[in-house]
Amino acid sequence: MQRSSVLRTQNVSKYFYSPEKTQVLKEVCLDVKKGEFVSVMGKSGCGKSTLLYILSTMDTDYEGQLYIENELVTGLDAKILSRIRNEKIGFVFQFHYLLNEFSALENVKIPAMKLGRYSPEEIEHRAMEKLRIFGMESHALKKVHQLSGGQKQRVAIARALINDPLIIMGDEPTGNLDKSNSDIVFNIFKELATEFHQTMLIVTHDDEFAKGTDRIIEMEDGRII
Ligand SMILES: Nc1ncnc2c1ncn2[C@@H]1O[C@H](COP(=O)(O)OP(=O)(O)OP(=O)(O)O)[C@@H](O)[C@H]1O
Repeated sequence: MQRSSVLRTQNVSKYFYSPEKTQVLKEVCLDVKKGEFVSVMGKSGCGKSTLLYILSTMDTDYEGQLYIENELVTGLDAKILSRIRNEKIGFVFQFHYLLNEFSALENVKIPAMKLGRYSPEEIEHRAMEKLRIFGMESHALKKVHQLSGGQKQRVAIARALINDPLIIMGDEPTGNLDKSNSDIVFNIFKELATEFHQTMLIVTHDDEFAKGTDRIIEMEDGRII
């Protein structure tokens, strides 16, 4: 059976003016299908993060079209895009961006509170459930600064999953971790793919990580090769 499209671009190009006009993305066409675990690789400066910002609807200044579930999102206004992001996209970055003065549990709850779809009891239940999946239940009430690097990243992944997003996007989620924590985080992504059929698009420099994904998108000088 043909799997449906989750995220698709048509001829996406991006220019920076700094100060001369430079094209950093060149007619990028990609299509991520439901349940696919895709990695994006390429040398430093080839345009991976720039592409990710566009795919995640955070950067709207580009040429070409972006479709989410076959709906054109290019050109939609900022408020609608913000709602789409909150509902459909979970993010995991190299740096965890957790709020240090809050507990692990409180951090995981934040995107669900912003979304306003669930009751406070449901949010609490969902957050604890996500933390439990990643073996973080017993650390739920610890403040972020009391957690190790690998634990913080697990909390960040739990936070990305709280609203059951259509797609998880990651920008080098293992980039800051040592080998053993990298392996733990990779295994979490792998489990999300195999057990939960979570659609994921992850930018990585890590060959081992990329080899474990369903498909590697290789970029060079602003193009997919
Ligand atoms: N705000 C900006 N203004 C001007 N040029 C930029 C800007 N942001 C990125 N660039 C340039 O665009 C190109 C692509 O950058 P990008 O960050 O997407 O690369 P990358 O593949 O993610 O690199 P890395 O692997 O090092 O993170 C680079 O040449 C970079 O210098």
